[in-house]
Amino acid sequence: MGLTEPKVVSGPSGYILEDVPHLSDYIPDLPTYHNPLQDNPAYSVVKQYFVHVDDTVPQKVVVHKDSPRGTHFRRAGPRQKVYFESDEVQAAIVTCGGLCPGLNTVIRELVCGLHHMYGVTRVLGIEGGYKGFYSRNTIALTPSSVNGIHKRGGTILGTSRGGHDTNKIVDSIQDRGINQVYIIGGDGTQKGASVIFEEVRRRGLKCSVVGIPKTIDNDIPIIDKSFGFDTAVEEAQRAINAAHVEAESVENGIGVVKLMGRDSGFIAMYATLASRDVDCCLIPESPFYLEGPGGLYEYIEERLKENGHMVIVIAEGAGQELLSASMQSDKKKDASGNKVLLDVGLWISQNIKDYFAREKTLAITLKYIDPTYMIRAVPSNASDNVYCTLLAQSAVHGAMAGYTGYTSGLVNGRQTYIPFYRITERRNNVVITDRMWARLLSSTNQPSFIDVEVSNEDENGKNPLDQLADGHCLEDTLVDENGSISTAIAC
Ligand SMILES: Nc1ncnc2c1ncn2[C@@H]1O[C@H](COP(=O)(O)OP(=O)(O)OP(=O)(O)O)[C@@H](O)[C@H]1O
Ligand SMILES: O=P(O)(O)OC[C@H]1O[C@](O)(CO)[C@@H](O)[C@@H]1O
Ligand SMILES: [Mg+2]
Repeated sequence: MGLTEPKVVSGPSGYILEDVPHLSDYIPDLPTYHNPLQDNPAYSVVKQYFVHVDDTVPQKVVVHKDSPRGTHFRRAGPRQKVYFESDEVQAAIVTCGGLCPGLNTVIRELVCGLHHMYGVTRVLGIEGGYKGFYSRNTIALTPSSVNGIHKRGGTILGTSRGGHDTNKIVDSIQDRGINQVYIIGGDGTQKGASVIFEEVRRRGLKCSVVGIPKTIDNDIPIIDKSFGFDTAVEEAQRAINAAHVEAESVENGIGVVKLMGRDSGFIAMYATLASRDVDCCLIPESPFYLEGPGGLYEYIEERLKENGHMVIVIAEGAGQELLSASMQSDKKKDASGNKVLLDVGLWISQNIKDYFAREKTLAITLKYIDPTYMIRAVPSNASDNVYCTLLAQSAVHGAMAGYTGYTSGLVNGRQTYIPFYRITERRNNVVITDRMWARLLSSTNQPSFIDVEVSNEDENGKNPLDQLADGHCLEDTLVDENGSISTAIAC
């Protein structure tokens, strides 16, 4: 059996539905059941509570009068008919990859959603990420055991990188009789979920494989934003405030703050836009240089002469090419195959200090703040908690309705089911030729560094200005006119 073919349905005026797989695609004659929510007083009174079979959500909301209707995703939510009886369900939940605010909230809401909405009592927590399926114990999760966990950072299940052995994982799913598996994690995790789904399907198992996107880097495409992102941006404000206070309290003070963002600079960009105290934001997508006209040193000097202090925010993945050139280091990888980054915060701080010591143009005082792990280890804020609840409930409705091989995600403010291949095909990046980055440049007044570096290619031989030519990000540009981060921030 080959890989699952994308289920693409087209309609009039260029309408396209990129649908998700269903258990009935490969298991014939599956029985259906009355949705128990129809008897639940909380839901049965709500008119049109059940999602219409034809409800879909457009990927692109900014259109021209003659443009085709474009790609749509299946709208998430409860269906009239379900493919599982309550006492038949054996669900499992696993968290993989790095931490992110809201992981415990999603776990809690999956357990409570299954229990309270569908009467499902058997939910297993897989400990320690993917490898936990075959090397660790499981824990029984109940509404009472998960009751207060949303107030805690981290994940009560533990997490890990690496250790994705598809056969062993699916053997474990089969041996334990798991028929709904909820996999919470970032881009790597969703790729892992996709291969688990393919193997489950190849074996003909009645098991829904559901991904829930998690990443504070916000590097998962299609979705408006990842849960925990708002919390991380909010937490980053504390570090930026501290850097600003330190910098403005001394003569020629410079505060440097390093934030997470391996390949995507969204946290740094939004933290900068939110703060208004930042004079320069450096992200992986926008190469910069230090020396000479239009370079960082020149800008710092100008800013200090003008203001007497400045704050620099740098994403951990920024300037890595400059560091590796100066440090001649080996390119190390973590257990999942992600490149291990050199500490750009320390490096840039030292370089700025050395420059001013050498040039003697100004006597500076520089303070470096590295809140890296603090912004992701905190519990989720109120809006992320609500977001996590909707994501988890949508995931449960989809699995109960027999859908599988999908990531549950917010698209243009609506909960949807997105096929894995759309989630895993590329990474979401800040588009430096887009309006959001222009807004940032005009708020900080920093140099764009583009003119001189226009010919710089990254390690994949790509030029940052080619982002638009790739077409991906243009298609996904969904930021509204107010720049609200509660709406689409894909590019
Ligand atoms: N291509 C892949 N195929 C199968 N499994 C994968 C793949 N890429 C990553 N994984 C598995 O997914 C899990 C998480 O991956 P990774 O460490 O890259 O974190 P992530 O999910 O991308 O989250 P984040 O980057 O936000 O921390 C790991 O257990 C890893 O082995
Ligand atoms: O040190 P760890 O746990 O590998 O995580 C670091 C990485 O995880 C992330 O937070 C993504 O989850 C990146 O921003 C960061 O590079
Ligand atoms: Mg990742």
